Amino acid sequence: MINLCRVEEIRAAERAALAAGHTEADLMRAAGRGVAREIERAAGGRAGTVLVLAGPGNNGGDGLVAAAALQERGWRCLIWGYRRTDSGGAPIDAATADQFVWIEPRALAEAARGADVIVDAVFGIGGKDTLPPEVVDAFATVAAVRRERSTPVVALDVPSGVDADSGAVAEGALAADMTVTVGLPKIGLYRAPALRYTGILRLIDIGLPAPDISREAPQLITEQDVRAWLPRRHADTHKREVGTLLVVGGAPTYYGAPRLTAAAGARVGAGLVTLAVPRSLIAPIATALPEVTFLPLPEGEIGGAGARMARMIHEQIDRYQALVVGPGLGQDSPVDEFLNALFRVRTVAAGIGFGASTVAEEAQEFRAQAVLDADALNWLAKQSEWPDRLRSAQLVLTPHPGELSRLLDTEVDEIVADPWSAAREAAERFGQVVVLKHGHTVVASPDGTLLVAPQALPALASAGTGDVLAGMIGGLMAQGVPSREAAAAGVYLGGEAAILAMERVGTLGLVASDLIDALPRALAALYDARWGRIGG
Ligand SMILES: NC(=O)C1=CN([C@@H]2O[C@H](COP(=O)(O)OP(=O)(O)OC[C@H]3O[C@@H](n4cnc5c(N)ncnc54)[C@H](O)[C@@H]3O)[C@@H](O)[C@H]2O)[C@@H](O)CC1
Ligand SMILES: [K+]
Repeated sequence: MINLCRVEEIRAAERAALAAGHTEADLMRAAGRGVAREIERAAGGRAGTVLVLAGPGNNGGDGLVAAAALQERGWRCLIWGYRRTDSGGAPIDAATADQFVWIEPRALAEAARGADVIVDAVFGIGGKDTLPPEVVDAFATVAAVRRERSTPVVALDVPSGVDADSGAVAEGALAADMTVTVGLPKIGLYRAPALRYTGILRLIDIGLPAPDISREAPQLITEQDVRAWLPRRHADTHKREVGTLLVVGGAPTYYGAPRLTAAAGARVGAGLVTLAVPRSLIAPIATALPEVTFLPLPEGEIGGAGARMARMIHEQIDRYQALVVGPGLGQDSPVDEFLNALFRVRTVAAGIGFGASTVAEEAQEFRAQAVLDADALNWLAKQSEWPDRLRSAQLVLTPHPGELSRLLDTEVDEIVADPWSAAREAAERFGQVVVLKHGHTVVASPDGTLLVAPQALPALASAGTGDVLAGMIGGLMAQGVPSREAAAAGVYLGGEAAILAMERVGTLGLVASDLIDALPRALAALYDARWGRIGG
């Protein structure tokens, strides 16, 4: 993890790097070259034409270094300057700078139309809260071309006009498709409204010292974290040892949801996934998911079915390391009865012995590890004092703002206005891990920590993506990953899978099952990276 930093912390880190012997030119060179690498990668290694909008300060300097690095790799570089007419101050050799083509304001539209990539390097963390009119005009020109031609816009460090602390956005700012952040993550980029302007976020290391991890600061979930949290298997293990997951859900009209959850649990590595669903759902699900096993439950309409369903789960619960409860359960009265019975008391047979004629039932607390999603959260919101009653369980709640508003008994608007505080309050009040799915999804824990997803992806606004997330988290918990880390890893993997799926199906075309298809590749990149290296 790495703290999301405020501007003053970034300036302090820069000063520390300079005091440690780096020069400003070193940092700018590292930043510009890193940005160029990200652009090349996004362009699939093909050289083209880049238009750099360069401002007067170090952000503009970084942009010119990036242009120089791209030029060395065969790119043609067009530069539009704001209060800048040359590459003065940027560490670029004169021969390279001589080949830059400087663009007059009236030629900007044509230059933008001829560009394969446009880089916003006008202002960075030294930006003010309004943009100058010339910059607003230039951005409007570029935005029109971006709409017409889908030309990708890359923001350098921050989209110009975004306040890197508060996330406020100046009138006329240019939305980017990718923001390459230099050195340390800026907290404002992860907040609304800035998050609507950043696109995909990439963080490049330029050797700035990161501030110490603190509980108060929101922390970014990084690739290194997730790699370290992933379960490790012994060669002589077997399917029950590497994670057994029970997914409880499904109603006659919702058999897609538990199916997605179970598939995600299996794809994230749980050795055995069992679906506890009404009997009539088994045939349609089994055809699509041959790997899962089933615990057939009685149909919901039959009187008293809820209590019987709960008893069947209790009889099996010790065979599973984690549960996911909720996907597609519905909200009718047998469901309430079922969840009351499942979570309130755990009845165990006592006094069974040879010749014993009576079977007493004893109430026990629900102690299992479980992800509670969707209709299980709606049920929970109707209960009183549940945080105390479920104190011995290890729960991960995965609400969207509407579900969290019911759980906290507050307005959705309040949650959306300050999602991080709402998630923290919920985790503290409930004593459980809370995953709030809004913007950059966050994982809040009762100990006060807040882990923030590296991406906020509009492609994930599609039915069933929440079921997939619940399945990934449950699947990781079943493999022994602690609940907070399982939640954060699930959130991270969901984002990576979405980015991979978007390469194939795009933002609008993405549906939840695309995430499951892409998940093995996202996992392989983290877990089996060594095979990639051996092979290539
Ligand atoms: N200083 C360093 O050591 C490093 C700087 N870096 C880069 O440098 C950036 C910060 O550089 P600077 O501190 O030079 O600041 P900026 O490049 O963000 O902008 C500073 C200049 O633009 C002017 N300006 C900003 N907003 C304006 C507005 N709305 N209207 C009119 N003028 C405006 C400022 O007065 C100043 O002259 C970072 O975002 C990053 O890109 C990084 O590469 C890391 C290392
Ligand atoms: K910028």
